[in-house]
Amino acid sequence: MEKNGQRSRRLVLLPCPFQGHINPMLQLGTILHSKEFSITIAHTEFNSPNPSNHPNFNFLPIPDGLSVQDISSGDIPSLIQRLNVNCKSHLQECLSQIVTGGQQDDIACIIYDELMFFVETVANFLKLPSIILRTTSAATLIARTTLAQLKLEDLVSLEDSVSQDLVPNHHPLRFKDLPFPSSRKLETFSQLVIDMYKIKTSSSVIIWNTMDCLELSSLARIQQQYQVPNLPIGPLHKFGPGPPNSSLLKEDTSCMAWLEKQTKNSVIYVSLGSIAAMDEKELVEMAWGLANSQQRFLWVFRPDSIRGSKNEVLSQIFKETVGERGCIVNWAPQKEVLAHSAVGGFLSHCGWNSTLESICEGIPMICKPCFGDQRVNARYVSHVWRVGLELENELERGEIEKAIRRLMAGKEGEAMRERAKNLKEEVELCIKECGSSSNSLNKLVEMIMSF
Ligand SMILES: O=c1ccn([C@@H]2O[C@H](COP(=O)(O)OP(=O)(O)O[C@H]3O[C@H](CO)[C@@H](O)[C@H](O)[C@H]3O)[C@@H](O)[C@H]2O)c(=O)[nH]1
Repeated sequence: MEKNGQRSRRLVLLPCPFQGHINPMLQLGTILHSKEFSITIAHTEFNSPNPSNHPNFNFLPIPDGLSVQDISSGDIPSLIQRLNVNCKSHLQECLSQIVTGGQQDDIACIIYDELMFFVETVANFLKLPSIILRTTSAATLIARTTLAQLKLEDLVSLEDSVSQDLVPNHHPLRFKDLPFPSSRKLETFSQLVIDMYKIKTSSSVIIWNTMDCLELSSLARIQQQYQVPNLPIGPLHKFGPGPPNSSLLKEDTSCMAWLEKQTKNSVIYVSLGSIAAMDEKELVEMAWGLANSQQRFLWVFRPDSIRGSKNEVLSQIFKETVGERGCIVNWAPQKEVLAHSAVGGFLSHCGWNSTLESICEGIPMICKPCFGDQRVNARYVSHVWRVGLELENELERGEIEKAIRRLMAGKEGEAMRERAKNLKEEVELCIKECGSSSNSLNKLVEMIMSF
């Protein structure tokens, strides 16, 4: 690609193949494309985004060698370890051809998701600069390394994942807020953390999808340990020319027409992201909670989000009790939903993208963390930023209903909504010209130009 007689510089971006990781990486690609870089998305065959939704990007498919069993195991830490082994030689081969073939624009650098750490070795081999994108909160890095260290010293076990005791020196985290993995394999998790968060990295920069106004002290604590700059340039989806549609599932936009008929702040939006699932007991309590709260709701119900028989349970509970008061879809245009004036609350699993998207729209939350970093995020939402409340006994009848009423109808909810509105304004300042994220983005572009 030529621009003003000059060859534009190409960036190769390699996301981790899960929705919550693909979204921020493609958002980053969109921002950097608007800064005149050419973008190539190197992607595994598993969960590849649809290239036709991204006409501005080139796509480079990377064989991943995953078996059907790997994909259906639900053991995400093991699957990620496998990707890091399987993809290395394939990526090296594909990029070598580009680097030595000279048929494309220069590759300025490779930007990779923190979980795809094999890329650093490939970049070193090809003598290409590399940059890491971290897609979780900064507090999560601290909590993950703490949990991995406790595990190495044999000071923590899975039983602690329900303990209310405070973790020493990690206010306000309790042991139950530490990012225990869903696979319950703490050894695999600890190894992954060690591989992912090496203090000595040859990558030149670490990009964060977070911002100073939320996480200044965690970011400062992290920067003390790392030699390379840590640049918080979040929230990525609010920068540049608008986020691309990188959904792996088809969005059901009929819910937008339903929202149009609802009054301001009257709807609670319910979604557990792209991975978390509920068992039948959890499903029953969620359904009764929504039915009995008398609140209007929009519920995202992914086809694979229930372990057990969903349809019977749901139709039994919702028959005649809900009617027009609820709308259920397989997958929603979440950012649009959260930006709609009818939405007044978000019952969320607290994945980092969902948490940021809610904060950016000033929507207070009910936190129902399921695994990993969601536990940390939930604690920060409820006890640091105080823009939400956490479900503690959601399997008891009445608990979800009570939480919905507290958030949507009570004085407490009003105070959280006010704080959420203020936080939204602080985030807006971060991305304005001369705001902290904006400045970090400029620094990033300068650094890439200097490679
Ligand atoms: O109906 C839906 C539901 C979700 N989304 C989008 O899907 C993404 C979901 O991301 P996130 O909220 O982070 O949840 P997960 O999909 O669970 O993300 C994984 O990756 C995140 C980033 O590392 C972690 O914080 C999570 O714990 C991990 O499960 C968000 O951008 C949502 O806007 C939709 O577009 N439509």
